[in-house]
Amino acid sequence: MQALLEAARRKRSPVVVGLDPDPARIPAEVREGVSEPEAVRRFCLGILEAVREEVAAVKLQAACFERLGPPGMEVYAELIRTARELGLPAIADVKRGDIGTTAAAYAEAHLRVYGALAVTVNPYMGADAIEPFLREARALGRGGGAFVLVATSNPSAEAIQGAGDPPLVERVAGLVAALGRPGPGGYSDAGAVVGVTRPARGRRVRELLPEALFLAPGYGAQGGGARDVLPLLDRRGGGVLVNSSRGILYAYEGAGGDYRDAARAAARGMRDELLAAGVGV
Ligand SMILES: O=C(O)c1cc(=O)[nH]c(=O)n1[C@@H]1O[C@H](COP(=O)(O)O)[C@@H](O)[C@H]1O
Repeated sequence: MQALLEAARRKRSPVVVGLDPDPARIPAEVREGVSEPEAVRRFCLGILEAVREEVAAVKLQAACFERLGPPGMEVYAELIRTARELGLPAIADVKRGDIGTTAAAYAEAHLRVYGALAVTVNPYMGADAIEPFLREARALGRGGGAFVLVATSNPSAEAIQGAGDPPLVERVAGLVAALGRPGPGGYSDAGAVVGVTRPARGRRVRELLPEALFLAPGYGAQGGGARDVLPLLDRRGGGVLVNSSRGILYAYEGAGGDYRDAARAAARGMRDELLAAGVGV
């Protein structure tokens, strides 16, 4: 995950912009007279260009491109390419998890063919569902890896992840620790998804994973704020990349004006708020 950290340090920003395009919320002037995939393409390219200096990386929600069919996947591929050219490493949010051979195919697709630096992985099927993603990232040697869902941000997560003794969330954290290999900067290539909406769980996950990079969604639209990130920080006061999707993409709905200006202002405001709260990079 070294490449993600380097991008965060270069930009002095722990912010990840999430590309979760919803055709119905794309401004009318971008949508008019073009197909949905083309509207999504133009909208997302505008966002990338607008926030490139304010954010460390971009996370593409694969579902939002898959739902547009094959043209949507062309757009997905183009956005990953363009993000890289703009100096923004791409995280493919695919949340895949399957038997080893299938996981290897997913890893090849998203890390090698589409060219994302990292992916999100569902650990429910165990170690052999995660390892192929780490193997592929190591073979590519770009400093990427996999973010394993450990403590997710959604309301019903606790009913599953908090069950058992020790709770499932701690077992999964143990799995992440066991599978990851430290990179040159000290951070493991197996990262953890830890929602900012569950700071108490997040604090415990950090105790169990002192060397892991966290991808932390749930900021903004799901109610999380900068102070909720603090329990997730590592002993150096960093190690967390905070994602916001709707809060940046659709900032124009509240602010008015050009969607790109509103997105840039929202990303900058988020970065400043995180840095002021003590979230380091
Ligand atoms: O893996 C993720 O990124 C993820 C994990 C999680 O626990 N919660 C979560 O919201 N996400 C994703 O993060 C994004 C959150 O979007 P916003 O709530 O609009 O910022 C979506 O793409 C979700 O699929």
